[in-house]
Amino acid sequence: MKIQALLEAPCEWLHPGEQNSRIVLSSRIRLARNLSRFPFPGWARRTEREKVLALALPAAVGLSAMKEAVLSDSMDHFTPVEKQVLVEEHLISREHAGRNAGSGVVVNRTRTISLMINEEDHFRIQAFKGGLQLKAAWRIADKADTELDEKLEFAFSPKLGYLTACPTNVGTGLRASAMVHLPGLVLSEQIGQIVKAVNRIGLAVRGLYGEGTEALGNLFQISNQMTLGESEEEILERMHKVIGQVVQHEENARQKLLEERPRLVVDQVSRAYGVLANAYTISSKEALNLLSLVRLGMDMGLFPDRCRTIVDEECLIKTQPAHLQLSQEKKLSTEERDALRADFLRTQLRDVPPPETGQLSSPLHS
Ligand SMILES: Nc1ncnc2c1ncn2[C@@H]1O[C@H](COP(=O)(O)OP(=O)(O)OP(=O)(O)O)[C@@H](O)[C@H]1O
Repeated sequence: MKIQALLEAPCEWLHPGEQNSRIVLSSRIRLARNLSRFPFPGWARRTEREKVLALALPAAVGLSAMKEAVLSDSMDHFTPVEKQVLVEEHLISREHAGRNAGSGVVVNRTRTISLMINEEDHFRIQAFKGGLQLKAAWRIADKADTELDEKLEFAFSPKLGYLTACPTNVGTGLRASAMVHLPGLVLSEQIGQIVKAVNRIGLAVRGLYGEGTEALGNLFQISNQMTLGESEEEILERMHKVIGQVVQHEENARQKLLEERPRLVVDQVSRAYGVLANAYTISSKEALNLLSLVRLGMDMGLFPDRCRTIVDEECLIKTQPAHLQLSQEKKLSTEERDALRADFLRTQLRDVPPPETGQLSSPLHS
């Protein structure tokens, strides 16, 4: 099965352990591009969308970054569960999962680049890197964009820049985003202020699966809103600076929690570990929220560092509903999924010893 081949290959941006990827899990650059002389996907008839797909798929597969393309297909060739797996892998948007004939997706083996064809625009080029590496992700997307531009004619206005279906993307068509893990700011109830401050300077804060989704597992996606009036370099510089500041606030919040409320931290992490290691049924929402606390405990040295792989690579994505169903090769009811998830987590957590709270013990009575 195609999706199985994709999942068997290692996902480059999910590499755990690097200091740089503890708070910032991943960086993503997406470019919106359209072909001139074809209507935008939302206006196009099915035959027009199919024509665009017929041009776009081979062009995308021919990119140098796609030397090892593992997935390149029309959306109607995927089952609903497979499409949902692609959403859970962050490779396509939820909207794209709802599309069928006339839309497509192309992904490379290491999942550093994925192209959605006929999503809101003809092309959504997405590049991913682990940690805070917006510039490195930009280089991947920029190269793909240049190569496509040599083969196809993009809709471009010398005055406005790239033309896109939604006016908010006109200009560079670039959205830079970082997925950040902010349990310290959530536990210390400062997250609301941070979100407001980030919004005030024109950046969006979205949930785990992008626009219109919840911030499960204390994971947030911070991205630029403006695509007009700023160059690509300026957008990246500004984003890098702001994400750096958010990371600093998260580190300060964690430090403050450890100094002032160590018992709260140890309690939350230990309870999370206790439930994950012993539950017999658990929802994906509860699992993500508890895994976030165990991840926080790892950053604070309460678990051996080698266990990080278990949380980041095994548990965070593989416990999501579609991944569980794909592993069983059948549709499962909510009850069956919750039971399977709990069994999977108990097995994984056998390799994670209980939190080592000794180093926090001095002020523990506080
Ligand atoms: N930093 C990131 N790391 C991993 N995945 C990300 C990151 N940022 C966004 N994504 C994923 O990209 C997909 C699309 O996100 P989103 O809905 O924010 O759309 P967009 O293409 O950036 O913007 P829009 O359609 O609103 O113009 C989602 O699957 C989301 O999880």
